[in-house]
Amino acid sequence: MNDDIQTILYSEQKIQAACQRLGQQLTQDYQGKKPLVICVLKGAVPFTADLIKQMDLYMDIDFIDVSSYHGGTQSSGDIQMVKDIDEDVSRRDVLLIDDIVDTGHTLAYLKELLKQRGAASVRVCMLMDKPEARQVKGMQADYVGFNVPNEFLVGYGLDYQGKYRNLPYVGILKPEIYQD
Ligand SMILES: O=P(O)(O)OC[C@H]1O[C@H](OP(=O)(O)OP(=O)(O)O)[C@H](O)[C@@H]1O
Ligand SMILES: Nc1nc2[nH]cnc2c(=O)[nH]1
Repeated sequence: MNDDIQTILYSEQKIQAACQRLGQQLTQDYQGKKPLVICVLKGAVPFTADLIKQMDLYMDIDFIDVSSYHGGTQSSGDIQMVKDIDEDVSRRDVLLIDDIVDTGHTLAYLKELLKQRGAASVRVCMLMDKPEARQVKGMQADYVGFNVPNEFLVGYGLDYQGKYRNLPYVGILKPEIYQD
């Protein structure tokens, strides 16, 4: 699997340092609150697991699965709910955790959903922000680990055709690996 990678952009060490920095900031910002942390499946699983260990807070954790990348490297822009959360978000301070904001369609859908359900506040923590790819204007995360180049990335949760999520780093695949 490692042989399929052309370039490592963010090493395991850099990612862990980002988790520590973001975790400290979130610990400060949510002091005295008990946020509802929502992990966006499946890509945000490694990031959420590492980040919450750096947050010295009481919290609830839930999971949501929405999908717009149907196997390839392009967002369809058509977001589908695959699995909803179990918790009631009304009057909760929600912290949404995802691995990447790219076109912004997924984030726009999730923010609107949580707002409609009456969350007291919604903040977003992303490991990566790909600003050059944005299609939904104004879609920004409140906490960002790395601003990334406009490339299709894999690893640390990010997949290509279901593979590479378990890499401990983020990188770019060799061109011959892509089938579309
Ligand atoms: O800003 P956008 O262009 O909407 O892209 C961002 C979304 O794409 C990926 O999820 P994906 O839909 O591929 O599902 P997955 O996490 O299960 O791989 C990623 O985890 C984000 O949720
Ligand atoms: N694997 C992967 N999924 C994404 N979803 C949105 N952007 C990306 C990306 O760069 N890589």
